[in-house]
Amino acid sequence: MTMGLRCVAIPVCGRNSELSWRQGYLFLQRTFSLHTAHLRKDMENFFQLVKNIVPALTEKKHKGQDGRIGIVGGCQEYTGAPYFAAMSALKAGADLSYVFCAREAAPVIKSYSPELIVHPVLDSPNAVQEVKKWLPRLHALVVGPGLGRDDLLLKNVKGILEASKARDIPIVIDADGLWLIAQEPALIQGYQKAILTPNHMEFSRLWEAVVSSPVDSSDDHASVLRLSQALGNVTVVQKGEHDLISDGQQVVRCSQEGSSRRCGGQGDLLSGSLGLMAHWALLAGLEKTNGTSPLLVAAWGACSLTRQCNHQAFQKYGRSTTTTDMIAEIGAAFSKLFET
Ligand SMILES: NC(=O)C1=CN([C@@H]2O[C@H](COP(=O)(O)OP(=O)(O)OC[C@H]3O[C@@H](n4cnc5c(N)ncnc54)[C@H](O)[C@@H]3O)[C@@H](O)[C@H]2O)[C@@H](O)CC1
Ligand SMILES: Nc1ncnc2c1ncn2[C@@H]1O[C@H](COP(=O)(O)OP(=O)(O)OP(=O)(O)O)[C@@H](O)[C@H]1O
Ligand SMILES: [Mg+2]
Repeated sequence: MTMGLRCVAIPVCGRNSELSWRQGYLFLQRTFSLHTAHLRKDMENFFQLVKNIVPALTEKKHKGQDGRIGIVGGCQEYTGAPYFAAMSALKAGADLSYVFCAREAAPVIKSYSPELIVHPVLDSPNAVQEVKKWLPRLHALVVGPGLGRDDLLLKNVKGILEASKARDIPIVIDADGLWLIAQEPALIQGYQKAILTPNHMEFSRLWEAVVSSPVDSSDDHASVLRLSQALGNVTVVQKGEHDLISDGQQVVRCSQEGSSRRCGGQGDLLSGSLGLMAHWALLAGLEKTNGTSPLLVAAWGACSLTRQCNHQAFQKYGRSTTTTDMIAEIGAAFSKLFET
């Protein structure tokens, strides 16, 4: 089983005893180097598992086979987030990226990029039917980037979630999609193809909604495990200094080097690329992931990709790094991490 941090027992040293101090020091040194070696082994293991799920680029395939990903989000206030998520899926290797957004957001999102297919349906009276028509074509949905919290949009998204679950489609839930889940956890309870990607604030909201006791901020591993279990073992990615990922059975940690730059939109890069990797991982199956949950492998892959993009962009632009700079790094970051 792969766990992140282990407990480290620190020996009590006798006062003024040089021998005890030296022994203690050596013990600590050995414990920490064992711990570091353990983490390094976990990292190597997960890199290999992600490589195993990445589909081969061959001349035998037709457009669409390597991934058709739908993003549900985009409203009057937020047009950047769904664009970032959809572009990130494409840049990570999806063949087609669709955005289902509110009418007003559509021309804006289209104007950012000719690569995206944009459906202005989310605030229409028959939004659920409109999106349902496209579901048979989609390999995964990312629900929430730039969705906003308008009641009509959230009501429509509820219907889209129900229809997607009925088709067994993998669903990444992020941003305002998590706001909806915090209002109504039953919407996703026990759905084994769901992945939730809360940031610090979103994690607290979800915790308050589904766990009655206060969050134990001294033990992040236990918290993410508990939240996943409380939601019926849906996969949870707790984003932060280290990303912690749990499927309710184990916790894995992604500590790929990023940077100290925290511009908005990085979470959208993560959720968009995760939609794609979730599809790849489920298609590859347990054999390719050596028995590890495919969604855990996908989440680890998307987290390390996001952090590597952040690292590379920061090398070039420092404090002025933005998510657009990170998206421009996806190709090189992906090759560096996962291409054999
Ligand atoms: N360019 C864009 O269009 C972007 C849009 N975004 C969208 O913006 C929407 C809102 O997401 P956010 O993550 O910004 O969420 P929030 O609007 O909840 O948070 C915004 C900021 O305010 C802080 N905050 C939130 N509640 C607070 C409180 N009660 N007290 C003090 N501080 C508080 C948060 O820590 C965060 O720094 C989502 O739809 C998201 O996808 C983001 O993805 C960023 C980029
Ligand atoms: N303190 C940190 N150190 C290093 N990386 C971090 C840190 N906090 C977050 N990250 C990384 O940034 C990425 C996005 O996480 P973040 O918490 O910024 O999401 P978010 O708030 O949802 O972003 P968005 O602005 O897109 O909504 C994750 O991949 C995470 O690993
Ligand atoms: Mg976010």
